[in-house]
Amino acid sequence: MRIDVLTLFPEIFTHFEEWSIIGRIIDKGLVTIRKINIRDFSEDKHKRVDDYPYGGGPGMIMKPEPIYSAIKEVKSDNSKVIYLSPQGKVLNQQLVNRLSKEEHLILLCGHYEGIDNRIIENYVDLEISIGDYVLTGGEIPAMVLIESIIRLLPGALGKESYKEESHFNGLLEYPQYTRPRVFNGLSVPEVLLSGNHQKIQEWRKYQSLKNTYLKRPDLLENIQLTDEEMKILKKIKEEFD
Ligand SMILES: O=C(N[C@H]1CCCN(c2cc(-c3ccncc3)n[nH]2)C1)c1cc2ccccc2[nH]1
Repeated sequence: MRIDVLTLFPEIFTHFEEWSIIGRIIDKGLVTIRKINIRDFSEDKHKRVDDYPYGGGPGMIMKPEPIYSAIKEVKSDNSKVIYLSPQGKVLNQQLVNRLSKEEHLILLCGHYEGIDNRIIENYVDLEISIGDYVLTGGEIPAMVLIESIIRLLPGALGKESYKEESHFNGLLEYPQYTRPRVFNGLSVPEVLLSGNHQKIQEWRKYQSLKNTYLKRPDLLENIQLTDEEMKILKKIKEEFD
């Protein structure tokens, strides 16, 4: 997979690319990430990339030409142009899974009060939001998107680890514990010390369904539960309603 990040602040991505799992996935050659400085595509002698909004209003808007030139420079037939925006489709694991199958992603990071709408309407394939809040720019959302996608690439993680992670199967994760066995008088659930893998698996499934039902019932609307899971959920509803 190739990812090109169009940004006015490429330096913000330097440590990100070296950080932990991201660096390892890049070192494995599973993804290449390029930072493209939109300012390099300004043909203005002062390298301007923003201007005042037509119709007045606060702040500045990113000019269309430098963005268009940057997209044209990197775009090919199999590219998907994604604009990180508060107005975008809210990211979830299903969308991440879909995007992880793309060959080339071009992530456009806006700044100031936004970008000229002619770019969004004519050259952006998908607007994505990471949540309903306005940030200073699209760079941090771009990092969230990159990490969520590249960890799904074949060979990125240990064999099965991600399949156990919350949201992978649509449910929230079960509670996790580690040593010591008693901490501040608080013990680890006995079943986890039993060595009975069947019982541990059943306990974890119950806890995942309970966590999801109590903390994020909305997620249950989009999941196809097995008959066994439906039975467990019925018990949970009886216990907590
Ligand atoms: O939306 C604004 N700025 C955005 C422009 C696009 C890049 N920025 C951004 C992206 C995001 C974002 C992206 C993805 N998911 C969540 C938030 N938040 N903020 C900053 C904005 C700032 C602003 C200030 C005064 C009046 C109107 C205004 N609009």
